[in-house]
Amino acid sequence: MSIQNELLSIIQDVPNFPKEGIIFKDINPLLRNPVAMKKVIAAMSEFARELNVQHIVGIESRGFFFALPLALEMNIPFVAARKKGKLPGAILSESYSLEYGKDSIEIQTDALKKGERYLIVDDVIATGGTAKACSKIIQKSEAIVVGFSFLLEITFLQGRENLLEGNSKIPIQSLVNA
Ligand SMILES: O=P(O)(O)OC[C@H]1O[C@H](OP(=O)(O)OP(=O)(O)O)[C@H](O)[C@@H]1O
Ligand SMILES: Nc1ncnc2[nH]cnc12
Repeated sequence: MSIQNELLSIIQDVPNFPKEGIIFKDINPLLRNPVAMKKVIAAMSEFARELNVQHIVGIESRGFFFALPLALEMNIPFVAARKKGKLPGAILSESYSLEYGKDSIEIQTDALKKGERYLIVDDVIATGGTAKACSKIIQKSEAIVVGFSFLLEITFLQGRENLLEGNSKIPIQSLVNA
């Protein structure tokens, strides 16, 4: 079975969560499956190695499940992009809208090194708002966003197109389209 089909069989659709009309993609069955998780991290690290990535940025909270094992697998630093008000010290911040609300994302300024190569990792790209806000923060500090890696892309929401506005040549990996 292809990794795409294997992941499609593991990730569950939950209708009307967290709001009426949303089909929520539940990745918890994948997190409970170490064999499939290792395949996911291997596929992400293949993509990251091709891009000569130097730092992995994980987006709170579900992005952390993939970004930290990926950073450890590659032996490079993990950088946490956290929701508003969670990080101490000097931070850079951006707000954004999502399928079911509004939020802000923040990164500590000392994690962002001018001219170094960053990969943004998350579980899901829906509208692309979260990942785009994260890329804006990184670019503000003159670090380089060299790619985006997602477990799952909700294609009808056109997050890829949103992300590519202003970032047109940045490669985007998604292991499953749903
Ligand atoms: O492409 P977008 O429309 O921005 O949506 C994708 C984001 O939404 C989810 O996070 P959520 O804010 O639900 O938080 P969580 O990871 O803490 O569950 C998901 O983990 C992505 O970060
Ligand atoms: N439909 C969805 N399922 C899971 N995570 C999401 N993040 C944004 N939209 C989502």
